Formats: sequence, structure tokens, C-alpha cells
Amino acid sequence: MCLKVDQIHKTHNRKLIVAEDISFVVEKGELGALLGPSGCGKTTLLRMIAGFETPDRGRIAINGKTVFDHRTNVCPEKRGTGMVFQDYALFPHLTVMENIAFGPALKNRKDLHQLIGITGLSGSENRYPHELSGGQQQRVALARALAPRPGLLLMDEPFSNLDISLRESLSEEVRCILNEFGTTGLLVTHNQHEAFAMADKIGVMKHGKLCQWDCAEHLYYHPATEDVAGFIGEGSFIRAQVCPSGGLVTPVGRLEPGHPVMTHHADTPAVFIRPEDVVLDPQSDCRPLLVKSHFRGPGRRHIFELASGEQIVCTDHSRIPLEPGNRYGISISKRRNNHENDILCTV
Ligand SMILES: Nc1ncnc2c1ncn2[C@@H]1O[C@H](COP(=O)(O)OP(=O)(O)OP(=O)(O)O)[C@@H](O)[C@H]1O
Repeated sequence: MCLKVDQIHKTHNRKLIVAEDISFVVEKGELGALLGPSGCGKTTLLRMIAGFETPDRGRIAINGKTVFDHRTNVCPEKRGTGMVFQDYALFPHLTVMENIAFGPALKNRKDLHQLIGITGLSGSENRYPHELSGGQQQRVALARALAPRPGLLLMDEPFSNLDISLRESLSEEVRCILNEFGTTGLLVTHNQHEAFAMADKIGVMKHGKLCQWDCAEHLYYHPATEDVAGFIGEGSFIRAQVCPSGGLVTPVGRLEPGHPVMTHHADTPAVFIRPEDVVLDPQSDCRPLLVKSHFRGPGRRHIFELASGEQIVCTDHSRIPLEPGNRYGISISKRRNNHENDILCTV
């Protein structure tokens, strides 16, 4: 493995817990992402890995070498990490080429030209940062961080100053560049689409806690907590009763193994249902009232009110408009690629 974070704990001013016994692993060549709302502690965790902040306790190992524990605290420049920041942090008086070559010297000019080529900066070598667009500046920052061939690249909201289309294309490119270099990375972002598009493993954080560290698909279909379910995508919590004969009874009908729902522990058991798993079904006995319906480009988003008074969201890809105020049949679809574990997972 390349990065091991083990039981890292940090408080600010002895009160505010910004990292609560956090543990995760990023394997060599993988890209991990820390995802969560503003203030949840993502940047602090990244800065502790880089060595800019000191944890209260725990252990951090990079490439098998302990860089922090109760006896060790290796300084940032000796941790073998590169860093890319939100605001590019380029030297304004140096050209693209000089910015990239700054710091730990490149072995040779061939390496420099290869980096410039891979990061799409050919032709801009002699320009200054103020002559570049935001996207180009971030490419320079990336090339500069990769120049010393770090074992681990840490990226703090690297695309948040860019417009949406550039953010998407650059994030895909960065993923390819990291693959090409075989570089392990850790990205901090509050953007779920960015994390899903780039990362092999994603950690969802809230109030200094790492709620779940998992691949995108598992986070989406098997969220470990209500917080993760609510933060990743959209869905509806619907009350459910466990049947002694198996399955669950809900206001949308009986759910059997194979139905894509999660149950969660609470005084009232409930299931979490994704909008794309709610289908219009004229044969269904469940005929809730349509409360709202919006055209969304690809498909429509309907909100129904169930007999229980709960609301359920449905995304529908047919082109037929529905009239709010009417009742329509709905049911819960079974997933096409069912695995045995992909059913009624209890958390
Ligand atoms: N030096 C500090 N002293 C006291 N509190 C701090 C300090 N640095 C950060 N905090 C607090 O720690 C919490 C976590 O901050 P952090 O910047 O790690 O969150 P974040 O998830 O990266 O947020 P954002 O996405 O807004 O950057 C916040 O409540 C912040 O106000």
C-alpha cells in the first residue's frame, strides 16, 4: 500500500474535533478522495498527511515508511509527497518552464519536456502565469508537483476555481496523467461528481468523522449511514416493517431480496430508495398522488405522496408528461445485475 492513515485524531483549541480516529488505506497507483461538506475536516486531514499540521495521535505511513506516530514526525519536504492547491500557487515572475523546473531539480531536460507534453503545455513553455487561463495554470501546478516524481500526490480542491466543463475535462485528464505516471493520489473535494469520476476509493466525511471509505458504487448503493445516503445522490427514506417470512412491507409494496434498498437501524425501521429504482407501473396497487413533476432534460423527476404521508422521488426516462394532482401506479424495480449481497443490506 502507498498511504496508510491509522487512527488519526486531531482537535483544534482542545475542543473542536476535526479528525476523529480516522483510518483508511490508498493502495499504490490508486486515487483516493476525501469528500464532504465545507468544514468537515478534509483539508486538515490532507495537511496532516503532508506534514503541515500535527495530529494529536495516530500513525501515518507513506510507501511503507512511518512519517508520523508518537515518536516520529517527518518534515513535509522529506515525506515524498507533491501538493496541488486550489489557487495554483505559481511563481508569477517565472515562466511555465521555470515554474515546473523549480525546486527539487529534474533529472534531465527530456523529463521536463515529457512532463510539459503530458500535461498539455507544449507551446506555452515561455509564458508567464498571468498569460495563462485558470485551467492552464492548474496544469502547470500539476506538472510542477509531479516533477520530482512524488510517491504520493495530494490535491486540495484543485478544480474548484474552474468552470464546470473545464473542471470535468481536466479532472479526467489528471486521472489519466496519474495513471501514466503510476502516481498514487489523494484528492480533497466537496464535489461528488468529481470524486466519482476520478477516485478508486472515496471517503465521505462529516464533522471530523470518516463515515465510510469505499468505492463509488458501494457508497451509492450501500451507504453505511443515513448521512452518507443523504450526501451521495438523492433518495427517499420510507418506513418499513420486517416480515417474519422474509422481506419488508412498505407503503410502496412488499420488497423482497433483490430489491435495491437499504434498511437502517432506528426505532422505526426504514428503507432508502434511489429515484431511478422507483418505476411507473400501471399494474401496481400502489397509486400515490403526484405532488410535483419537473422536466430535467434527460427524463423527468416526479415527487409522489404515499398513503403513509411520506414522499418518494422517482426519475422517469419516458417522454410522457404526468399531471400533478393525479394518481399513478408505481413500484420498486429489481436491479438487473443482482448479486447476492446486493439485497436488503442492513446497516
Ligand atoms: N487553525 C485552526 N484553528 C482552529 N480551527 C480550525 C483551524 N483550521 C481549521 N479549523 C476548523 O476546523 C474545521 C475543519 O476545517 P477544514 O478546513 O479541515 O474543513 P474542510 O472540510 O476542508 O472545509 P472546506 O471545504 O471549507 O475547506 C472547521 O470547523 C474549521 O473552522
